[in-house]
Amino acid sequence: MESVISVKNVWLRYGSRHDWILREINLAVYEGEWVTIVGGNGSGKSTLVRLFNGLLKPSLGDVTVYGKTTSDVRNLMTIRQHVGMVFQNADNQIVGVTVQEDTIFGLYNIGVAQEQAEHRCRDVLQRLGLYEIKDHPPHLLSGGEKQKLAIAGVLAMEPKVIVFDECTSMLDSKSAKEVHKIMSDLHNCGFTIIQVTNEIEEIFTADRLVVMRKGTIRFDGTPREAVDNPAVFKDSALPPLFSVRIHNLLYASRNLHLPTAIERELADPLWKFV
Ligand SMILES: Nc1ncnc2c1ncn2[C@@H]1O[C@H](COP(=O)(O)OP(=O)(O)OP(=O)(O)O)[C@@H](O)[C@H]1O
Repeated sequence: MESVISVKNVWLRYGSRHDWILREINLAVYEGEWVTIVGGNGSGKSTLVRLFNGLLKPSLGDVTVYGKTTSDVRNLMTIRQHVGMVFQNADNQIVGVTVQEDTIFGLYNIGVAQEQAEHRCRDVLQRLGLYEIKDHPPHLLSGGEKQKLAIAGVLAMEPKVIVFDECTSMLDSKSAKEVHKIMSDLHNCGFTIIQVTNEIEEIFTADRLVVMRKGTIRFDGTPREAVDNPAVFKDSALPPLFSVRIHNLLYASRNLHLPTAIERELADPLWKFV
């Protein structure tokens, strides 16, 4: 199968620093996959995903998107149309004075004609439930609505891959769930989803989990394989799954004498906690 994004032997250091931030990274992302990237603070997750649309270039190695290298500036416009990015702080992505203007901005920038741009804009605003507030100024929106607006701007560009870099981390839990549901819906519609998160409970919607540590990929497999192997998350600075924490608590308090069946249920890291 042809990969959508291919990262080959990539090393990266920032100009101002001498240490390697990414070391010998090899990764292929395939059409329609949902890949979730986790890892401790400073492990290189955001740096890695910024390679995927050429925001950053590798110091060594190569990154290709649909076969085109990000190191050739002539490819960047096409690559950035294929790979959209949604960041943690939606405020940094908002440029328009109304919801509609903000969504349509990128389309005018790449020369889409007015009628087509308005049509695409209406479609994505309706899809994300923002059409009713299309004339509102973005600064009056809630955090969740702002993040949806950032997604609208990306979706209007009709990308094939969408990277969500910790985009739920500044939201309350209700808005975070709504944004996560949007990711699921987009994945079900065939988009390739790449998500960076520090929310360990969010990993189970992914097809693949990549765990980073100190600029390297420590694990690349299914979420189930990861939670079955406690060593995967060791030193990752991620909090253990809520279900694992409960289990550990119960294990430490054996005098509770809870029925074995419940204890066995809680021992399963895939225990569905809502
Ligand atoms: N523009 C930059 N210039 C110099 N160093 C940087 C720059 N951006 C990030 N770094 C450094 O690179 C390392 C990796 O940062 P990165 O943001 O990729 O990690 P992360 O895993 O996404 O962390 P977090 O979970 O805290 O967001 C950190 O030590 C960080 O300080």
